Amino acid sequence: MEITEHTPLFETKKSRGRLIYRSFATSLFLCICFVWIYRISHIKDAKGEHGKWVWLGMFCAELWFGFYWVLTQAFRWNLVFRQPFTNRLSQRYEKKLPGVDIFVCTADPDIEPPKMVINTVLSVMAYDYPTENLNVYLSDDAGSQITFYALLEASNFAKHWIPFSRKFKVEPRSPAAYFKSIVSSGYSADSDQVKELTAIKKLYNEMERRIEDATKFGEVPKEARLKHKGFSQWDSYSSRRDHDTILEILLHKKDPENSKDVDGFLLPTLVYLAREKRPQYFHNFKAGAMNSLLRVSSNISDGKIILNVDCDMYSNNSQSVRDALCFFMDEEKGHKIAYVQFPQIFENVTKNDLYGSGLISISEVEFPGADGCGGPLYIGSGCFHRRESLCGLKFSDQYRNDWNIKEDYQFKKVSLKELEEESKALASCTYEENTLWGKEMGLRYGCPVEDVITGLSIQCQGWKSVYYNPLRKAFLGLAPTTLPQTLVQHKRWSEGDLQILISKYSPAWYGFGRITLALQMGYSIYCLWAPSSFATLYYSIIPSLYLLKGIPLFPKISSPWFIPFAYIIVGEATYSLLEFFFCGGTFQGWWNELRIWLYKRTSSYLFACIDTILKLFGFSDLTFVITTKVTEEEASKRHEKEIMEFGTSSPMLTVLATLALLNLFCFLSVLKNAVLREGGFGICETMVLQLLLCGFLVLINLPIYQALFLRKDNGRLPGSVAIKSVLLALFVVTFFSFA
Ligand SMILES: O=c1ccn([C@@H]2O[C@H](COP(=O)(O)OP(=O)(O)O[C@H]3O[C@H](CO)[C@@H](O)[C@H](O)[C@H]3O)[C@@H](O)[C@H]2O)c(=O)[nH]1
Ligand SMILES: [Mn+2]
Repeated sequence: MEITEHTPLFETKKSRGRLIYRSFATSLFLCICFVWIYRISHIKDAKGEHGKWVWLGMFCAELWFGFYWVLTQAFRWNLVFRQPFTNRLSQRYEKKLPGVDIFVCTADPDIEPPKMVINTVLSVMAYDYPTENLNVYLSDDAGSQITFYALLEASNFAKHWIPFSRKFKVEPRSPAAYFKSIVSSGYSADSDQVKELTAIKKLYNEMERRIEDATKFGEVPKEARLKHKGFSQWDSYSSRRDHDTILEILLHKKDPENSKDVDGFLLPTLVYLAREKRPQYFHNFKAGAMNSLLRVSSNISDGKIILNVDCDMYSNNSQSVRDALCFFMDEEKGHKIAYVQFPQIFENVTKNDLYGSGLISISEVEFPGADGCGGPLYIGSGCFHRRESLCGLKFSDQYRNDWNIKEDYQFKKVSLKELEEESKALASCTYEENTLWGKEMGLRYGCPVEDVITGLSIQCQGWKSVYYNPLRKAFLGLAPTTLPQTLVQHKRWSEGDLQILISKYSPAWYGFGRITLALQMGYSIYCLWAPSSFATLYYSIIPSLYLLKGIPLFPKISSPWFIPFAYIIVGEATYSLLEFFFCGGTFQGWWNELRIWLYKRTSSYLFACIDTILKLFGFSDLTFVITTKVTEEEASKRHEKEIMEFGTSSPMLTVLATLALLNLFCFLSVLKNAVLREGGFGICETMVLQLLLCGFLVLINLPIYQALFLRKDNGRLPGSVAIKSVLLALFVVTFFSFA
């Protein structure tokens, strides 16, 4: 190996204030121990046979919370922040930059509109990167002609858009987002640019119109269909779940006439792929799509670096490819890095983030923390991979970067047509039979969070990963905008993560000795999301019911045991509020986050647990509910006003409403007793913590009471949920009062 004296291509900084944080965490841990001691030592005081069980339940819940809190410390102990130096990269490697293959995934033209999809495609085609090294693939799991048509339109528009964005250094490079941003920023510039801007905007609007019309009528214009040979591939198409591989290379250097922009420069390669689907073959959702893309792209462009984005996550920063390469190409550390994950930022999150979909404490705190102990999780969209590690190569100390293109590949002399035919075979249903695809190669199958389990197995093979959160956000996507959608998404995630825990790749045992203990603990934070529903449910039901009965479950205000409880409550609340502010959140946002924390645990996670158990016994199949990326107008107005959207009836919402009402009934009846009975307020001395807990639960559930009884709009909770939950809550409360 030659000795290089290069300055590094990236640096890593540690966060400040870690000593303060660590002392605080230690003090909090001491108090947690005191709470445990209190429970064990007071179990004998619990009244009656029942009382002992309830007390034991409290102990278990607190044991869980404490244990879980310890796990969360793994990702808060040692935060690191990365800084790449793209200048150095271009100085040293501008002429030797590796090929980058970008995969965009879409799966349903109804909830992922083709117009949005092609904006994402255009944004990644327009990266500030040598176009001959840039290859973009769109995987369409719906095999939709409209999406294909939209991509065809985009390939033509790119001939104008890419030179335009290069010339004026446009940001962001998604046309729709760019046009929107200049409207809001009151754009003014030299007249040259204004003229060209007007022209390109007109072109865009016309294209958008054609795509929207095609989408609306569900049909591609006849002229377009006759003009392009690609459409004939739909002749044998029978349904979304039953068709041949459809593959079309729309732009490629082998067809230079058609693949140059208006300035005469080569455009990035652009490929449309709808892998073969047959009802009798399971298609493994996004993981299956990604693996087909991996094979097809290896035959067409064989980029050494892979980027995957979801169809809603357009590139917001034209430098991201170069940023990512600084990590991979660093002479000293680069060869150890398998993937570089960027945060997933959501454009449609409102100021106070009603559904906590910004996930800001994950992206601002936990992931830098993960990076400090071996590398972040792979969470799908916005991740750059080294092709070799994604395809199963194990890390070894001898491994070195080699960005040269394989010789046999370079001299491949097939026609474009032959290249298409060859590649189609790689996307067939049977290709993976008796291979290691989905097991040790490519994305791993059998788990609804294919990305996390894949990242874990890559890390277990000795690779490192990097988390990079640039100031100008790299990718912007769409978060769910209603409560039911949010809950369903979190059910998929928590269920997937729980399945990882019990899978072959469990961070608990498979990870042992392969990744650091801190990383094992960190993975467990997410893998244990689902099971934490039980402790939360217990804590949000039992203390309130016992409050109703007048039986204390916590120490009195005058008891010294009260202190650790108070310290934990005040300390944790203050800390989480500060952390939230540090991440750029608001006070109201923190309160909303608390609410969604509770809702996820008492509904999504509960159902995820139930489903996982059912799956274990073979009663339920693997599913993937795709998140809608369109919102109807009324609902979207309410979203902007931050009014919680319920709208449908579902078992999850019934559970939430029942819990909310149960606490309301308990709280009201205790209040009534306090007012009516003499010395009723004594309860404040003996049961203050229970009263506070119940009061907190009532306060945080205000949007549910409104949605049940006060609202008239379509976003309220349907009457059927209201009836069911009132009856259920009344039943529990009455039954309990007399039991
Ligand atoms: O059969 C399928 C199902 C989904 N997708 C695509 O997968 C992506 C993610 O789907 P989405 O419904 O948006 O899920 P999210 O929960 O928003 O996605 C997050 O979580 C997923 C794992 O659950 C990751 O794969 C994503 O990258 C990550 O953004 C979308 O582009 C879909 O088009 C497919 O290609 N084929
Ligand atoms: Mn999504």
